[in-house]
Parts: sequence; C-alpha cells; structure tokens
Amino acid sequence: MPHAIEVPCISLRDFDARRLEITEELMNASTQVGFFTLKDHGISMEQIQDAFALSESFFALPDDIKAKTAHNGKNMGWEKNAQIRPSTGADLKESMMMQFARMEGMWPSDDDIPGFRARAEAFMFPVQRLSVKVMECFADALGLPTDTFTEATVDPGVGDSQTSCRFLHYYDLGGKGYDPNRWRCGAHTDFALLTLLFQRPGEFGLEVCPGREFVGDHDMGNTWVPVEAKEGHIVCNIGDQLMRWSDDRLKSTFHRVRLPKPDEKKGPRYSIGFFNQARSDTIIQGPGGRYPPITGGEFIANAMKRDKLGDAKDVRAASLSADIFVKHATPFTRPGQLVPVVG
Ligand SMILES: O=C(O)CCC(=O)C(=O)O
Ligand SMILES: [Fe+2]
Repeated sequence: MPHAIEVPCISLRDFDARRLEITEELMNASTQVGFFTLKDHGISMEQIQDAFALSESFFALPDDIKAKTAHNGKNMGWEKNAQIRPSTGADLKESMMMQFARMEGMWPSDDDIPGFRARAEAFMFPVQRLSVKVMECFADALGLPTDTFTEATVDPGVGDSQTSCRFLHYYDLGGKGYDPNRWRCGAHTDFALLTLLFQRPGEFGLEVCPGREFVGDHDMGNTWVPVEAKEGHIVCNIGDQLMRWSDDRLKSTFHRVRLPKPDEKKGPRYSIGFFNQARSDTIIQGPGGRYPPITGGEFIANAMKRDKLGDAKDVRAASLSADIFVKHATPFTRPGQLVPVVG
C-alpha cells in the first residue's frame, strides 16, 4: 500500500443539516476501507455501559444456566468456543446472540437475570434506529430508494427480522495456559449488511485488513491495521450482504481479534456487535445485477453452515465440552498459507 491506511472517524453532529457531507464521508470510508468509526451518534454512554453491564452479568452465570438458551442454529442464543474458522480453529470466546423476532424460549429468564430482555431491547432499538440512519445515506449514494435498507432490515411487525445483537466475551487469559497461535476471533468478514461494534477503551486486539476487491475475494493480504477502542465511539463495517447489494462498491473487509502479546494485559475483553441483516424474504440484488438474487434467509443459512453454527446440537455440545485452557498448550499448527473464511 502506498500510504498508511486509516480507519476514518465520522461525526454525525447536525445530521439533518450535514446529511450530504456525512454521506460523502461514509461513502469514501466504505468504498476504500470498509470500516469507519462514528462519534456524536446519539447513543449515550449510559446506554452503552448498561449493555456491557448486562453482558457481564450474563457471562458470569454458570455454563449450564447459559445453556438453557443455547444457540439454536439460527443465529440466536449462547455458544462457547463453537465458532470454527477453518484457518485458525475455534475462536477463544463465548457469545450470546439476540434478535428482535422468533426469540421464544431464547431470552434468559427473569429468575436467572431479572429484566434481561427489556434491558437488551432498550439497547437494541436505538442502535437499530442509528443503523437505519446510516444505511439511508448508503441507499441515497447508491441511487437506490432512500428506504431500501430500512425496509430490508426493519421488521414491520410480521416477525421476519434477522438482525442480531451479539454480546461477546473473550476470556481473561491471566495466569492461564493457552495456545498462542489461536485467535480471540479469527479473520473473517461479516455476513451482515452493516455492523456496529462497541468496544471498551483498553480492551485492544481488533485489527482490519482493507483491500478486498469483490465479495468472493478471500485474499486477505498482510496489512493489518489496529482499531483502537475510544470511549463512546462506535466501530462500523460493511458486511457481505451490502458488498453484494452494492455490486462490490462498498467493501466488506477482513478483520480479526488477536490474543494479547506476552508483555500485554491479559484481562478479559467484552464487545457488542449489532449486525443489521436482510429479513428472511428480502431479495439481495445490486442495481447493476452483478450477482444473482439471493434471499436474506438463504444468505444467513449459508453463513451459519460455514461457521459451523448451523447445527444446534453440535453447537450445544461444543459449548459444554472441556475448557479450552490447558496446563501445557498443545501447539496448533497454523498452515503457512492462511485460508480465510468468510462469515
Ligand atoms: O469483538 C470484536 O471486536 C470483533 C467481533 C467481530 O468481528 C464479530 O463478532 O463479527
Ligand atoms: Fe466481525
């Protein structure tokens, strides 16, 4: 790369008055880097902190309680060490995925965490409203009707939403044996339309690798840029659905979360991802028709299979199986040629 790659920071201050300027900044970031951060976005620090507090209290529960809402193979529920990236093995993390619809039996009960659903939704709805604002700018810039991605992602009450909010917990590695060749989160692209990611300052490790030319391109290159967590800033990235829908103009970029190096803090890391997904029957098709049409339902089912999260029984068994920490870490041989996986 001829010049240093930076993940641009975009302010949404005076959104209505500055809409055109903001749209241009969003397009520049998304056609070049595929990642940007947002500030002045209207989600308060209290809202963000409450979501992290809720996440911490959920992950602090014993595994057999968390397994009451184990991943159901449809991008909902709890999984632990079950998300497999073929090039790097299972991610060293646990996560809890929530959606707006079809969540019967998938919300932790009030006995285990009082008010979990209400508190989670109090975060999810405003984040969805913010997402829609940003996606309207993309629709305008791509020459599509302004509400294209709003209609595509926001359930009008029929219960076909697939958007998900994911609490992520990367373990405290202090004093534990673990294989240094593993990843907190192996290199991947997101399969969503647009992801909003919340990180906490000091909980480092996210790296991005711009340069993907087309949605089937799995060549990552070697230039990884760290994205530092800044108080209240939201990291956003284009996912594969929007790359496909924009006929590859907007880039869904590889990213990963690395383990702490020997001299770095080994504490836990919590993050929250909000993945705007196309509704089940929405047809994803770019204005130039570069790719055949595919429904949101098919798109996600494929991604779940690829990430080995498509089979609820397997995911539950993996999540409840032996801990990943070992006294003497077994060497995990990383192939010389990394074969990244999309998902
Ligand atoms: O935890 C992070 O910072 C990134 C997580 C991520 O990329 C994902 O869940 O798709
Ligand atoms: Fe991701």
